Amino acid sequence: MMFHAFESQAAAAEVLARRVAADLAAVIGRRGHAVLAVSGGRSPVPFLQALSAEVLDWSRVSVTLVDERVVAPGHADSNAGLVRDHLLQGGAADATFLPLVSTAANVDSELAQAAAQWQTPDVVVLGMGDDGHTASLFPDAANLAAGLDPANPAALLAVVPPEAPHTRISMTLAEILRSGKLYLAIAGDNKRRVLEQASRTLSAAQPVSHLLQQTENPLHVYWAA
Ligand SMILES: O=C(O)[C@H](O)[C@@H](O)[C@H](O)[C@H](O)COP(=O)(O)O
Repeated sequence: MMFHAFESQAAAAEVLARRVAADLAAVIGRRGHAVLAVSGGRSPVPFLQALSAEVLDWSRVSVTLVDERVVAPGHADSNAGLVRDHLLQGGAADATFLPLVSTAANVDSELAQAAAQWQTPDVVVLGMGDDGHTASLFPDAANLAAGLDPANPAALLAVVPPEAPHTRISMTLAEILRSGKLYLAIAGDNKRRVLEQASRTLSAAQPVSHLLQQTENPLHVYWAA
């Protein structure tokens, strides 16, 4: 794990956006098309805005989500709404968005549909909750073992978080590790403490520990004070 510290969320967002845009440009140069997966929640807004301002051939980029709440697209908690409002603006509006949820009527059919159109991302930007979840791999979720199984062939799974609202569709840890470049963007002293603990102790009580302690795909942590 490589740790990068910044004085402010704005500074971290700028540097991470430049890094991610460079990664995407390199993949486009090699393969003609790149896939980016971003997280939802509250923290990613400055990063998404900074990324949307990056000069890139966005028509060659597909954007998807690390995880999504199973809610109708117009719902205030929809991560798709966050991406549409803050990333798919200006030049970045030329990107193709691949949502994980369409109508939210039925979780199983949403999962099947999302899995059918899924493309393994070239760049993944993760977040982390104060409870040590990453993506929607929540502590105490009934199927957490499948979510954390590094040999799970499935890219996505449905998760019912014991405490947080909404059923989710989430990337599995296995698919995160099969992806290209990995970033974890977090802010504040509390998340730094959670990160430090999870870096020391491997535990299902802090699912992010499995991401931090793996050696398969190097993880870059961007932390802002
Ligand atoms: O949809 C989600 O809930 C996220 O993708 C989730 O995994 C997020 O990254 C963390 O919960 C941190 O969320 P905050 O940025 O709101 O603290």
